[in-house]
This record gives sequence, structure tokens and C-alpha cells, in this order.
Amino acid sequence: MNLLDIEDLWVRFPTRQGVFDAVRGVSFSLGRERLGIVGESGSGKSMTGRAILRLIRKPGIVEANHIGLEGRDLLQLTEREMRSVRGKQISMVMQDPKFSLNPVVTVGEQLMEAYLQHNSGSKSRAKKMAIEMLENVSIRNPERVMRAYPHEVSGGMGQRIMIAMMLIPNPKILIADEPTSALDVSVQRQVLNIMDGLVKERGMGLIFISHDLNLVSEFCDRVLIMYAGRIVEVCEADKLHQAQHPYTQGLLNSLPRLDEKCAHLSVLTRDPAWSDAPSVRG
Ligand SMILES: Nc1ncnc2c1ncn2[C@@H]1O[C@H](COP(=O)(O)OP(=O)(O)OP(=O)(O)O)[C@@H](O)[C@H]1O
Repeated sequence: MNLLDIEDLWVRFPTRQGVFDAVRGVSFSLGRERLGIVGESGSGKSMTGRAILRLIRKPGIVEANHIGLEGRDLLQLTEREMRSVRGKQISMVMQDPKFSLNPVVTVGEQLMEAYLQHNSGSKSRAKKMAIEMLENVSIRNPERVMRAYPHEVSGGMGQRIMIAMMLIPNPKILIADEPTSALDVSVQRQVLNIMDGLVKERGMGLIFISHDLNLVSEFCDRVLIMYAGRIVEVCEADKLHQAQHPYTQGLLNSLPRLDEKCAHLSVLTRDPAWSDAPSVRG
């Protein structure tokens, strides 16, 4: 059984010029796999992730036939029921940790709270889990970081703390929105390994949102390519080089290659027909 089934998802924003559709009829399923969503800025990747958790701010509107989490339709849940889904069942790591950590509460208290909110257990158990998770995301001095306030840690460390916090409740699904963009390459690798381990060992489903096609093709099992709010192509990650859609081909051609001398990168030309074609099922 799939962990998540999304049927005909739309995210709409009323504007003065009329309604803007940021996500247009997207359908896909997620198993116990690493599913990448790639596309350029504004293609609707983040809105798709946020809509699953019903985190689109007003006046934005989310519509779908079905957002099924192991058979339960998330669109039918009350806001209270939805709060118990967020974190425990589905967690999301956002692009910028500054907006997700509470500035007036220490890192340690926030991590312990993330554990205690979804698990019964003592404070000392919560502390132990928090320290263990910080170590897992390669934070060398976890005891000291536990006592720090969010503004006292660097951007890269903030991102790792966020990832630790999202993984503490042991969610079934993790939606990671550009989770490693602020990290240097070696830490990026470590964080990807942690997420990889969770998919393989605990059977977690991962939605990995990124504009970095190279990274996604290396790290994910399957890739959805989004353009103008729609899925234009779905590929097995190791078969991306066989992609059929001209947009995917254009993205691949515009990647810099280390093994070839290249005077300039090709520029991606777009066909207006790409925006009108119906969304492909992922
Ligand atoms: N409140 C809003 N009102 C109107 N349009 C919005 C609003 N919020 C987002 N959008 C639009 O929705 C579209 C999709 O945004 P989204 O953040 O999903 O893109 P993205 O593919 O994740 O890009 P990025 O990689 O830059 O985050 C964008 O064109 C954006 O301008």
C-alpha cells in the first residue's frame, strides 16, 4: 500500500489580476522511497509540499480530489486532527530554518518538546533522544548546542537542528524542501545519508524538493519534473538521461559538466505549449 496518494491537487491564490494557480492538477503516489521533485523557481514544488500538510496561508486555497495518507483523506480532517498528523506522521523541513525555530526558546527545549509532544516519556529520555539526534546530524558538541538560542547558531547548523527536530518523532513521511542548500558539501552528504538510512531501515517515505537536478538524480529513486505548476515528466532517477520531455532535456543540458571543456552553457528555451499540456501522473 502507498504511504501517500494525491489526486488532482490545485493550489490557488486570488490576486488583483485574477486567480493565480501555483499548482495545477498534480497527482502522484509515494511509497517507501526517495521521491524527488525538481523544477525551476516558481514551478510549484514548495506549494505542493506545503499543501499536503495544509500549510498554505490564507488567502491561498488548496483543492484536491484526495490527499490520502494510508487510506485516510487529509482534506477531511479537522484542524485539530491535522495537528496530530503534522510532525508525528508527516514532517516537513523548510527551506529556511529561521522561520521554523522559535527564537526565544533554546534549541534543547525545542528538541525535547518535539519528542514529548508525540511520545510519552520522561524529560531525561527526551534529552537523551535530542542529544542522539544532534549527534546523528553531525553536531559535535550537542550539550552546548542544546543550551543555545536559535540566533546563536550558524545557518548551516540551524538547518541540521531543524532536520534533527523533524526526525525525532519518527515520522512515516518526511517532506524536505531544499534541506541541504545551506550546507557545505561534506555536511550535505552526511545529512543525505541520515535520510537515506531512515528510508531503508525504517521504511520512511521521503519527498525531496530541490532545484538541483544533479543532486536529485544521484540521491532519489524517482523524480517528478515540475513546470508551471504541473508535472511534465516522471523518471526513474537512474534513467534521467533517457528523459523525453524537452524541458527535462533542457534542464539536463544546462547542467555544468566537470568532465568536458565547455565555453558556455546552453540556454533553455521554452515552448508555451508546455504550460498547457495536462499534468502527468507521478
Ligand atoms: N501568497 C501568494 N500569492 C500569489 N502567488 C503566490 C503566493 N505564494 C506563492 N505564490 C506563487 O506560487 C508559485 C509557486 O511557488 P513555489 O514556492 O511552490 O515555487 P518553487 O517551485 O518551490 O520555487 P522555489 O524553488 O523558488 O522555492 C510561484 O510563482 C509564487 O510566486
